[in-house]
Amino acid sequence: MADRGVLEYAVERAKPIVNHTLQNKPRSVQNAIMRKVKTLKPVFRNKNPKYVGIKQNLISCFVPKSYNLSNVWRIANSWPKINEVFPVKDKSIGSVINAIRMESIHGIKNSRRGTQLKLVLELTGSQFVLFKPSWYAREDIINGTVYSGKDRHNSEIISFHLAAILNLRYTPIVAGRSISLRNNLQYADEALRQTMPVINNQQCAYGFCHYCKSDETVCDDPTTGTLEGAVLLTIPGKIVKYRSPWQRTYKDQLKAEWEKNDNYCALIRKKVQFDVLLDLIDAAIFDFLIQNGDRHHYETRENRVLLLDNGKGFGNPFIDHIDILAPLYQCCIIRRATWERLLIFSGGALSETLEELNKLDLLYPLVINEHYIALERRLLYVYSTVELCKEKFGNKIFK
Ligand SMILES: Nc1ncnc2c1ncn2[C@@H]1O[C@H](COP(=O)(O)OP(=O)(O)OP(=O)(O)O)[C@@H](O)[C@H]1O
Ligand SMILES: [Mn+2]
Repeated sequence: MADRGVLEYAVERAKPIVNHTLQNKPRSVQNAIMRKVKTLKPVFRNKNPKYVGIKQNLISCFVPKSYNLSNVWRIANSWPKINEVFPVKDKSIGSVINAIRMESIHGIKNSRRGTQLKLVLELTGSQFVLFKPSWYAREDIINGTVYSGKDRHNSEIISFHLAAILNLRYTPIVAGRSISLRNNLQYADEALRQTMPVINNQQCAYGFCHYCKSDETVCDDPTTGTLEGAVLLTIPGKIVKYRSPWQRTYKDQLKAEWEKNDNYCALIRKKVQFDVLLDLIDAAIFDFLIQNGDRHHYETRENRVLLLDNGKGFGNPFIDHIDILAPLYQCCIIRRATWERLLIFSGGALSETLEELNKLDLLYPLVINEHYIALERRLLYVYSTVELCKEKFGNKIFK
């Protein structure tokens, strides 16, 4: 993101915590959402027995399984249809997860895409995956703006699980994996190797990218000899990138149109295909739950939105930036299917199911417990927002 430049990190250091970026009128919408939580009916606070079957099914699909190298990549690459990356019910998901975490590395280069350090790994069978390395410890709290900090590899893994629970199957397939930079140095291409110093006897890397700096490295851990990261299976097909209508200005003093205009959604409804708008509202709910405030662009496959780049979630479990929900409260529409799915995971079922999927990952625990608590709190805000819309516009908000 060239237009963001170095500002992102400069702002992060200078500013105290802020959780409201909207002024006056929009702020009152946020206050109403927070007040509404107190009067939500028991259906939003109790468990819905329907979640149990869905949870069991997800676990049986996601549990890592044996696979056949002669067809595992072909299976995974045959799944994507329109923007759906993986199927609803398929036990082979666990085989693919196992393959991306087990198959040996035959080549490593620096990805040229995006602005943060990412490695492209070539696995046995010529399958390419992206590796987003770990920069933070689990208990680290990211302070600053909603888009502060570097990517969180655990956020990419949890996002994949959460998207499956919400039946928004538009994220890449992701698994945690630890790799040894030292043992794989021989597979790194020349350009990457130029950015792989040995520091305190550990093999490190800083790569080349917009935010890559030679004094900000990731390294093999001295005790385990490996570096943690998230492995993302590459989604095949043509992916097109668009500026998000709810993009932030990344400048503290400058508000975007969506932050000033109460009728902003009416403008966007004229510009964006309706299915895509509903996708963006699903994405806003997803981003609010994980607290990703950095979806500056959205990307599509066959004209429908993908949930790519989920590394900026789970930064701070003590803050809820309500304005991530702006697409929902400004448009006051939501897919009926999304709403029904959210209702199935009330009363603690969401974090319970999520944690059970997280447990299947090699890097479990993926987050500290406070993040699960935060997820439940934010789910209540989503319910409140939709309830307020329903009070105002009735059942026509469901699409
Ligand atoms: N799993 C994937 N399959 C296919 N393409 C991908 C995948 N993950 C990322 N990409 C592509 O690579 C680009 C960069 O990835 P990503 O957005 O995660 O990086 P980033 O460094 O956070 O970028 P930015 O600074 O723009 O936010 C994406 O815009 C997308 O086009
Ligand atoms: Mn990003």
